[in-house]
Amino acid sequence: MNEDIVNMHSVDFYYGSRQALSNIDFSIKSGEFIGLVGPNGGGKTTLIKLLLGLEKPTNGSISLFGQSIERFKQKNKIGYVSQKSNTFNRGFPATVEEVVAMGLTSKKGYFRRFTKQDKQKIKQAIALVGMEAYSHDNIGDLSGGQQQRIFIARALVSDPELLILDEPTVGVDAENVEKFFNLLHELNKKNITLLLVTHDIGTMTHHASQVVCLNKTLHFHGDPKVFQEMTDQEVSQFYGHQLNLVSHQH
Ligand SMILES: Nc1ncnc2c1ncn2[C@@H]1O[C@H](COP(=O)(O)OP(=O)(O)OP(=O)(O)O)[C@@H](O)[C@H]1O
Repeated sequence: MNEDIVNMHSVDFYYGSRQALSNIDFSIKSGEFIGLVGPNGGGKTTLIKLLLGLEKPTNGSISLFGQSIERFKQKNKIGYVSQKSNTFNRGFPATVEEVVAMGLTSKKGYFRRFTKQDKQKIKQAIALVGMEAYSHDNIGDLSGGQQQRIFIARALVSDPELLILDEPTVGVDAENVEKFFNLLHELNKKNITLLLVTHDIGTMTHHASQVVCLNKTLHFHGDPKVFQEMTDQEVSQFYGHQLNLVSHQH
């Protein structure tokens, strides 16, 4: 049995008087590929903020890699690709290599010189997402889907064991969504544990090893096939509104 790398126990979270998460018991095992779904405002981003240590639970406890989150210092073990990272300003004056290098500088400080090993890591991360041919291009000149790959490379450059992605396929066309999921699949095979927030339920259930459905509380955590076989009506109960899973493909 693989070890738990994330463990949330009885977690509640409030923004002021508004409760965003209620009594969450949730764990992620090493090697899993978790698809996190739920309606708008269901608490997905909040859950991620808690895992990244950007917010503290109002009640309950969180441990990462077997350590309580308060004592957890190995930040490089967790990579994060945010929702907004694929809307990069076209005029931003940085090459692909420079953007990926930021994944190291943000952990180690901007004024540090890159070692030969760092440069090697940057190259490897770019190769891992299949973007070697664009290393010296300006990030702003790439398509949305290509930029997405570069932001994943930036998150991968510090060798995370857990990669968290918050709705990375928003605004990416169907063909590139499929390529993107194939890339995630490859990363997962290389033993990177994935937590993917997505509204693209149809595509996600074909790739993830577990589905988690969150609408303030956890409504489902299990096999994607079981989730897929649930009727629209059953799933709509968690979502709080009608959802047609079969036609939910962009
Ligand atoms: N900074 C904040 N201050 C107050 N309330 C907030 C804040 N951020 C989120 N909320 C509220 O917390 C709840 C959960 O929001 P959250 O962003 O976690 O949902 P989400 O599942 O990520 O939604 P979406 O799918 O729309 O991105 C919502 O009711 C939201 O309005």
